[in-house]
Amino acid sequence: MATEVIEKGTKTINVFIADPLSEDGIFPLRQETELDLNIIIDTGLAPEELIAKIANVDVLLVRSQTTVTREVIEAAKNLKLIGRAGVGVDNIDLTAATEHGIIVVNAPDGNTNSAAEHTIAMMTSLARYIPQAFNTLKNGKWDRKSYVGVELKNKTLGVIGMGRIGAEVAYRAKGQRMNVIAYDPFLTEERAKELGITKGTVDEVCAAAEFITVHTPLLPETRNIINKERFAIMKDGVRIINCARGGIINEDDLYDAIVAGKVAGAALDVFVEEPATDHKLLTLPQVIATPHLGASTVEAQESVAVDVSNDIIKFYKTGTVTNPVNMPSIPKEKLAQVEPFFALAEKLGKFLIQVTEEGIQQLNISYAGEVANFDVRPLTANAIKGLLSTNHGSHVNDVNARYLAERIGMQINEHKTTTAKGFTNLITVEIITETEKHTVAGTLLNGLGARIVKVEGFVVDVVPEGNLLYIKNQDKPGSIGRVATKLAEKDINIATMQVGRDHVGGSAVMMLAVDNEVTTEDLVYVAQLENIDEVKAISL
Ligand SMILES: NC(=O)c1ccc[n+]([C@@H]2O[C@H](COP(=O)([O-])OP(=O)(O)OC[C@H]3O[C@@H](n4cnc5c(N)ncnc54)[C@H](O)[C@@H]3O)[C@@H](O)[C@H]2O)c1
Ligand SMILES: O=C(O)CC[C@@H](O)C(=O)O
Repeated sequence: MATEVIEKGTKTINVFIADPLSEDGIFPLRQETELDLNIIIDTGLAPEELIAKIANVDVLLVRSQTTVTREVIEAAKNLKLIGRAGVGVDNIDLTAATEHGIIVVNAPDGNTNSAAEHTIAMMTSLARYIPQAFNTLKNGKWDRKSYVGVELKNKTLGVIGMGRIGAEVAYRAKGQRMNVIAYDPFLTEERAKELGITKGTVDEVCAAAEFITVHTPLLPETRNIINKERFAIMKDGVRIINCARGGIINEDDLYDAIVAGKVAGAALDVFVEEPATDHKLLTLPQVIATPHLGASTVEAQESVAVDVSNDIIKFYKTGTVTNPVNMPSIPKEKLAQVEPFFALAEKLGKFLIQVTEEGIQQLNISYAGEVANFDVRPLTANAIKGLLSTNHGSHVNDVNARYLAERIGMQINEHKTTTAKGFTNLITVEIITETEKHTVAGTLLNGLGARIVKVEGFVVDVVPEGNLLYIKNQDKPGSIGRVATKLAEKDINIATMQVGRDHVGGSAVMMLAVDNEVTTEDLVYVAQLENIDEVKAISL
């Protein structure tokens, strides 16, 4: 994972809370005694103020007000984790976080109910003109004629995005005796049936509904999904609700559709630009709005803050999190299956990067035997960590390993097979550069730890630790002795030596574990020997 587990008393962890969070929700952080947490609450900061205060922060906690830009991330030199107390992470530069190996966690479940209830409240208010009528009454007018509403019963609600909130809204709409038609790329006929709704395309949803509500994240595919063309196919007098994200519905097109009388009204909790106090949609009497209150209930705020607080603690105590946004989420039991192989995978990568001077174009990792039954993504990440260690050092971790590799154009292929050629488990890592191909394989021996068991196809048995010398030579008499003599002349003591060859008199390899670090000068000295093709020093 992205950090070392912190022992009590060894490090103060600075947790910076930049948006108002429920005090009850951060109780797990307040009462934590095994970690030295320094909780700093400083909300409502302008971007430059946040940047000025973030240099020593380890954990940044936000809701939706604070925008965590690349500049913020790059100013936070110690940052390990960003916690989002809520669902949407569109206020966090995920690419920058991933690139810097910072894990982002959210709280996806805590505000589902709150947002669903708010959506239903907005739909009902819209249908019955409750905000407008209340406003008139507050201004001393008893106006019953202007606010004749419509009923929800027997109307069709169109839902775009049938995730957690969409499904809860559909369930409640059924309770209002509405018909529900929904579009979601992941909605199956079976799930639609289970929810008692109809599945349709976006256009079918738009054409069928009297009320339309959106519940997708804001993504390139969902931005402006409700636009001029879609308004055109809707029923006259349709009512629109957006309690998800500004921008899913095109605001200019919505304005025009209301002014043209096509849309009878809209209920908006979210806007493209927030705060939206001076928005042209708010000038229309048909529009009712709330200032991004979907998640603003005592219960939801406590719940999301508890969830992210617990994830921070879990991260520092176990190195794992429950709700990661920018790395694969692997249950603890599954992670435990592959954890013993982490160091081996990393060392195989580290071995190969020291064998070549060329850029790696392709990485092929094969998992054989028992390990092939596990989720091997963290192992591939560890092998990449090893491969990138010479260029990125400790900057590369589980969060950014794959990202950094792909950014430099490395193609990554994973292969699994249950037959491990005599080993219980075998991990084979192959790299392909412009002109070279190198392979190393390793295993975990029961009770004996990790071993490198094959190098470039030659069988060896090497403990992957310390200083190694990898020598390619011709299988000719005297080669081994000459190498040993030359190393002795340089005062380099050989701890162990393994040799392998393809056939008698053919190509051979020597793998030597030596007690001292080997300099470039020493390598040149050995490489000059007769029948020696290549000498590499490898430090593991
Ligand atoms: N107003 C608020 O305060 C508030 C509170 C909570 C959540 N939200 C927002 O509500 C939205 C939904 O949250 P959720 O918890 O239900 O998320 P979710 O991830 O459970 O559901 C989102 C759904 O959108 C679907 N989707 C993705 N692309 C789509 C597309 N092109 N067309 C149709 N559907 C698509 C996904 O398949 C998924 O089922 C998010 O944008 C979240 O940020 C707002
Ligand atoms: O922080 C909030 O109140 C809004 C949260 C909401 O928009 C979300 O996406 O979870």
